[in-house]
Amino acid sequence: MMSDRETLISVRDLQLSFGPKIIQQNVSFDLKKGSIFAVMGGSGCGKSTLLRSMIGLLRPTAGHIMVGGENYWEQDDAHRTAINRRYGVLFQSGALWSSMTVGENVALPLEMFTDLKPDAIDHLVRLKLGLVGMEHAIDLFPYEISGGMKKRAGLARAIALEPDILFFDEPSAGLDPITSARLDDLILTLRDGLGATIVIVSHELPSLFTIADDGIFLDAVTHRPIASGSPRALHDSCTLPEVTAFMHRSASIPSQTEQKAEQHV
Ligand SMILES: Nc1ncnc2c1ncn2[C@@H]1O[C@H](COP(=O)(O)OP(=O)(O)OP(=O)(O)O)[C@@H](O)[C@H]1O
Repeated sequence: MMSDRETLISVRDLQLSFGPKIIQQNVSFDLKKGSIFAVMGGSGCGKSTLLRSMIGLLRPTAGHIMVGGENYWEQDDAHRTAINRRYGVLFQSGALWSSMTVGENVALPLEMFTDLKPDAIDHLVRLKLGLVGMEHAIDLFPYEISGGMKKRAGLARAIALEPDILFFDEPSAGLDPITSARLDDLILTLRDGLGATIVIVSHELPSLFTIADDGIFLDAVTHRPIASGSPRALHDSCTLPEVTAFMHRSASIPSQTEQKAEQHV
C-alpha cells in the first residue's frame, strides 16, 4: 500500500510565484519511497515550476519542502547542495553538453562532485551507460545520436551519482511511441533496480498510466492542486471537468450545463 511506505519528501502549503504573479498555492503532497509520482495539469499550470522549487532552482514564496526531516529551503547553500547530491535530474532536452562526448557528459558530475580517479570514473561511466543500453555510444557527440539516445544518455548522467530521487521533466517529449515506451521500461527498471523514487512531469498519458502510481493535478485557473492520486485512478474515477478533459484528451472543458445535460442522457 502506498500509504504504508516511508515518506521521502513532504511538500506542505507551497506557494510558487514570479513577482506578484502566483503560479500555484496550497500545494501539499508526500513523495513515498519507491513511488513514481506524476505532476499533471494543463500547459502553463506550473508543473515545471514546482519541479524547479523541489530541486533548488526556485525559492517558494510560502510553505515548505521537507526532505528526510530537513526543511530544504531553510538550509544554507552548502547543505542544500549536499541534499541535491541525492537528486538526479533529467530535463526535457536531455540537456547534454554539445561539445562533449556522451561519455564525457556522464563523467562530468563524477568529476565535479567526487574525488574518484579517472579509471574509476571511466568504469562508472561505462556501467551507467550500460544500464541505459548506450555503452556503444560512449565516444559519440550529442549531434551524432537520436533524440531517444540523448534522453538515455541524459538518464545515464542523471544516475551517475547514484541518486535515490530522480526528477524527470517531460522525458518522453518529442519521442515516437515505441521509443517512448522503451524509455518507460527503462524508468521502471531504474526504479526497481536502483530503488529510486521518481517525480515526473509529463503530458504523455500512455506513459503516465504505465509508470506512475501516485500524483497530483495542478489547475491553471485556480492556481491550486484540484486532485491527487495515480493517473489511472484519476482517469477512471475523477469527475472534475478539468481533470476529465486532460485525462480524456478533450479539447475543451464541458460547461456545467453540458455536464448536467450529459448526466441525464
Ligand atoms: N522565469 C519566469 N518568470 C516569470 N514567469 C514564469 C517564469 N517561468 C515560468 N513562468 C510562468 O509560470 C507559469 C507556469 O510555467 P511552467 O513552465 O511551470 O508551466 P508548466 O505546467 O510546466 O507548462 P508546460 O506544460 O507548458 O511545460 C507560466 O505562466 C509561465 O509563463
